[in-house]
Amino acid sequence: MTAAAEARPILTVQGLNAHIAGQQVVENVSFTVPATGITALLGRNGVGKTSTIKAIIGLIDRTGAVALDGVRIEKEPTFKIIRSGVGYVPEDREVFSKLTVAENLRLAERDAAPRRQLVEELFPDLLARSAQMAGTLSGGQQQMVSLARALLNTNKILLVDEPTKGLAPKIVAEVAETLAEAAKTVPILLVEQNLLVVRQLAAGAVVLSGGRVVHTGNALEFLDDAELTQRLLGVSAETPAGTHTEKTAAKPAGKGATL
Ligand SMILES: Nc1ncnc2c1ncn2[C@@H]1O[C@H](COP(=O)(O)OP(=O)(O)OP(=O)(O)O)[C@@H](O)[C@H]1O
Repeated sequence: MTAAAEARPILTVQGLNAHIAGQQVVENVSFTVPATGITALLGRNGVGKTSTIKAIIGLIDRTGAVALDGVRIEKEPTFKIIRSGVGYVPEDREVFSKLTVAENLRLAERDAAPRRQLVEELFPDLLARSAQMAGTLSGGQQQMVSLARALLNTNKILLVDEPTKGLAPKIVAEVAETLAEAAKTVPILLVEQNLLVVRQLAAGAVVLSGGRVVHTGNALEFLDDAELTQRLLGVSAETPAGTHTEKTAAKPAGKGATL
């Protein structure tokens, strides 16, 4: 890949607006997602993170421009956006509960040569549970099914919405580890409330408040700014011993911008 191709964002969102039930939930949102690594989409509860993801793929009506790898997609229906290489891992996992793990995965296969080997390597537990009904899996296992479905196909980007929500700490760590592995093969826009996970994974951060972008920049620099995280997220990010040596995120790349 040339330096120019590397520098080009894989996703560009420009002036995105969306309304739900008469309320503007996404307001003139603009940001870019680089073609490598994990970019975190952050903000307090109800600020419009999920709505932004849904607006990007057309699950809710929106105006504005969205470009995937330089190609405008905002006029396309959701199924075409997904087919063009946007993997979506929704907040509520949405597995087919009455189908087996294997059937859930088979239904998700879109490519002529789905990446079954990658999925088997990343999710050995799912392989062992291939005959189990997905509805009887634990929350963490269902999350793995949801991630595995998106990873079966070759995507240009994954949109992953709160993958660690409601999971026990050990399972949160497993999901984070899986996301780190997945990010070696595909860039990820990650909605995540667990700031330790963000610290571990994310290179860049986009912060929303009241449906608007209020900060963009390097994720670690943002998390290290206690005053800023307190103001924009209502919490100060914890910094456990060792985090800085364990992190897989990229090095800081320039100053962030806060509104
Ligand atoms: N179906 C809906 N009907 C009415 N209001 C909705 C609906 N879906 C979302 N909203 C509202 O839109 C706003 C943005 O919600 P959204 O789910 O995008 O926020 P979020 O940042 O993802 O929140 P959380 O972190 O709690 O998941 C909130 O005020 C929410 O109450």
